[in-house]
Amino acid sequence: MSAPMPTRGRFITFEGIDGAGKSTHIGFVTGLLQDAGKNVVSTREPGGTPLGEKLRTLLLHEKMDVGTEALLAFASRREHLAQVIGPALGRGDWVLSDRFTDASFAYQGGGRGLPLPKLEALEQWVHPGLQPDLTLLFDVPLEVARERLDATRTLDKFESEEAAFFERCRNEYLRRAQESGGRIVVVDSTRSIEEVRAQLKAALEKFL
Ligand SMILES: Nc1ncnc2c1ncn2[C@@H]1O[C@H](COP(=O)(O)OP(=O)(O)OP(=O)(O)O)[C@@H](O)[C@H]1O
Ligand SMILES: Cc1cn([C@H]2C[C@H](O)[C@@H](COP(=O)(O)O)O2)c(=O)[nH]c1=O
Repeated sequence: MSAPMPTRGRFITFEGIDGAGKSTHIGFVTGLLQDAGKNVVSTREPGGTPLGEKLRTLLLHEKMDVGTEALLAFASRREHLAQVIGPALGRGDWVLSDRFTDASFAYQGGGRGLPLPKLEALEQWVHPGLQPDLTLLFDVPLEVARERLDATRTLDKFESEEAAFFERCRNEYLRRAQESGGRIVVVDSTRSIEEVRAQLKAALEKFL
């Protein structure tokens, strides 16, 4: 008799404009899930594979046409799904990804104005039938994100964009959250780290 198939793992993504605070909380969520006995794979986009990390360097540092930007983001995603996300979910692991396709809609769609049907076509091609089980959207006003970024790092191509760009990205994230049927949970990331953790715990409760 063959061994029983593992049940598919869960796929949780972290989103928000640059500086919103999502990366700070991935370790906390990893700990919550591990304490509940889950095997966690933590990864990021663009990136997550050796090829994806090369594409990330291009995306974050080279000027390019918005269509090229979208295609590179989805190329990195395709490799990520083939090499990391798909196999991990197949083993029954829980995958936490710092950004996924919602970021393409927010940045290339909202921020840069690429028509959304083009992104929907890429989404259909690259991951038909797969959506995150839960997306945690870290939401803050632009000024808060900017202050947090300025305090911590040298800015890359996206982080150097003007305020109006981030306003459009944020609005597109919030629009998608409203239309997501509960998949995207908006986290008020202006609150203290302890208060943000409490919101994350509440969002994860039904999965544990
Ligand atoms: N709730 C919070 N209160 C105060 N500071 C915070 C909070 N969350 C994160 N920070 C701080 O804000 C800065 C940016 O956080 P973080 O790197 O997690 O943002 P991010 O959303 O992942 O940004 P990026 O997408 O550009 O990587 C860090 O210095 C972090 O310590
Ligand atoms: C997946 C994805 C990302 N981006 C942008 C968004 C951010 O500015 C960077 C990634 O930086 P982070 O510090 O790791 O958050 O890339 C994008 O424009 N399109 C995408 O699909």
